[in-house]
Amino acid sequence: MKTYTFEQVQAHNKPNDCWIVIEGKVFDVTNFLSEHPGGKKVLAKMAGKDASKSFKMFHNDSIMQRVGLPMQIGIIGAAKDVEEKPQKDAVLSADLVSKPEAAAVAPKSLADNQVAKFGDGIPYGDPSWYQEWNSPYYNESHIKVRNTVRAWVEKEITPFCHEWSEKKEIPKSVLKSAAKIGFLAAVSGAGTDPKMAHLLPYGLPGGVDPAEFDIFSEFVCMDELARCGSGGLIWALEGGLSIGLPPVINFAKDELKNRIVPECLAGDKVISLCITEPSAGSDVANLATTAKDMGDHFLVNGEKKWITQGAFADYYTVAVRTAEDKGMGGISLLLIERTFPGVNARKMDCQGMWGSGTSYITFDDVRVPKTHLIGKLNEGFKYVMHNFNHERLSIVMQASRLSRVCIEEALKYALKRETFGQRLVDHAVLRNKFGHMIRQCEATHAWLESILFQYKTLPRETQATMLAGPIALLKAQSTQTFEYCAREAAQIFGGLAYTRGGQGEKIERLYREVRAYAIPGGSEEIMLDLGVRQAIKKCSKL
Ligand code: HEM
Repeated sequence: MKTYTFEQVQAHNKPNDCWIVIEGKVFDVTNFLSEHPGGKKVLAKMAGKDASKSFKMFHNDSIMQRVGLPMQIGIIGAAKDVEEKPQKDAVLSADLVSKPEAAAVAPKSLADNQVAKFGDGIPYGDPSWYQEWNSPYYNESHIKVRNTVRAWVEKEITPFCHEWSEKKEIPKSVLKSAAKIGFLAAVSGAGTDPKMAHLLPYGLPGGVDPAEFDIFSEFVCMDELARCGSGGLIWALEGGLSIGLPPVINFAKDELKNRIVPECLAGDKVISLCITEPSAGSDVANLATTAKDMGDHFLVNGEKKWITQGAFADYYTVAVRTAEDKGMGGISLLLIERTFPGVNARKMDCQGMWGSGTSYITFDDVRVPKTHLIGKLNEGFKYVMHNFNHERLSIVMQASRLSRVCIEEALKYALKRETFGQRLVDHAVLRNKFGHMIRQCEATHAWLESILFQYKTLPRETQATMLAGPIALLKAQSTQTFEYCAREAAQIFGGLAYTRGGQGEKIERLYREVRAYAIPGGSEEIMLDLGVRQAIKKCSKL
């Protein structure tokens, strides 16, 4: 890129020839002046000057990525030429920010007290092991995964989340890019199962060997994606996949599995899980969709509601009633293809999670071949339960990072915004808000890591009984923390979090997306009750 001195930039100081400098980068904004959403004059006033401070004051990071960088024509050659001093909040200064390249010098082990800094350096804005804390859970392979996913999210996801969310549609190409970096495989349950390695079309993030890829690697992937601050985007990529595909992976016959799994992990096809019905939500055992045995096929009739990714899914993993007995006994799982006559999906209009394709699906006399039965007849309830812990952990991973996003965004803003002659962070009442957000977020994260370690190390058979209760309680903990953080961050941003887009973009959206975490996968009420009932069961054995 071309290098300019500051004096050269200063010569372009008129509305019909307008250059500005932001963080050492030179921009020609002449043709952008009349399009600038903040107004022509405000930008023209900065012609020929360093506008770093004012730019930071009015924009979020993604505007630079999406709108600013295409207008960049060069860089400033010598730092002494830059007129405006960096802000006093040095923690945000570009020089101090360790970017993904820092990972190249990352140490082999995270326990040897030389952990390299990573990220924007906002305290509590990233997990502690990114900021020089030692950790027993992570190693070099997790660093590789983290760096790959962060670079992808920063470049290809975050800058566009607002646009996609408003359109209520994520381009298909994003699914493909998620597949290509190995993200879809990582969060589908196939990534952590070395037996599935031969079905992964693009390997795993960072080129990590399947033998090394563990539940912490999956956590890092999910955590990094959630940093984009859009639940709708997350679910548009994995909301159906991470719950619809595991039954196929774990219980379907090879013929079905070998066809469906690679297609879904390649981002060529989409799969959804259809359990919830208009009258049966958390109450899975009472579902009413029927599959009548017709000899060589099943005849399926019924309705499913709030089906994530359902609007654009090609496959549905559907819980149906195959036997008369009420309750959990007569439930089976069928793989139903979108092309089967009688399948219909209608997009639902929801409070948040836009673009994730939440749908109402109807099955009217759908003929489903017997080859599409997943596992054994009438054992579907067991298969559904099999993935519940994993599903809830995935929700916790997301809610945990989304709480952190609220802290990161609010702290960045509070460091620059001044009221009554002081930065927001200099007001004790706002520091108190940060204190409460941080303590809940860090507690949730630490509990999650502790449970993930059990998930990784306990035998699979004991996991269900030992971890179901704690995971349920943790889910409620994480969503209440998320709700708290979204509210407090919105208060800190004030009007900016009341309008869509702009600096409060992530916070405004997250505030609307909280319910999508607090209700599905087991509502807070059911989770708290389950956790305590499981604990009491243990008391009765004493
Ligand atoms: C490369 C340079 C710039 C680009 C690409 C850019 C782009 C944008 C965009 C896309 C918006 C609307 C999004 C939003 O609501 O946040 C905006 C708003 C705004 N911009 Fe810029 N801008 C640039 C430079 C500047 C500079 C140097 C100033 C001030 C001197 C400025 C002042 C503003 C203001 C005051 C708003 C309205 C913010 C609000 O609604 O609260 N911009 N800009």
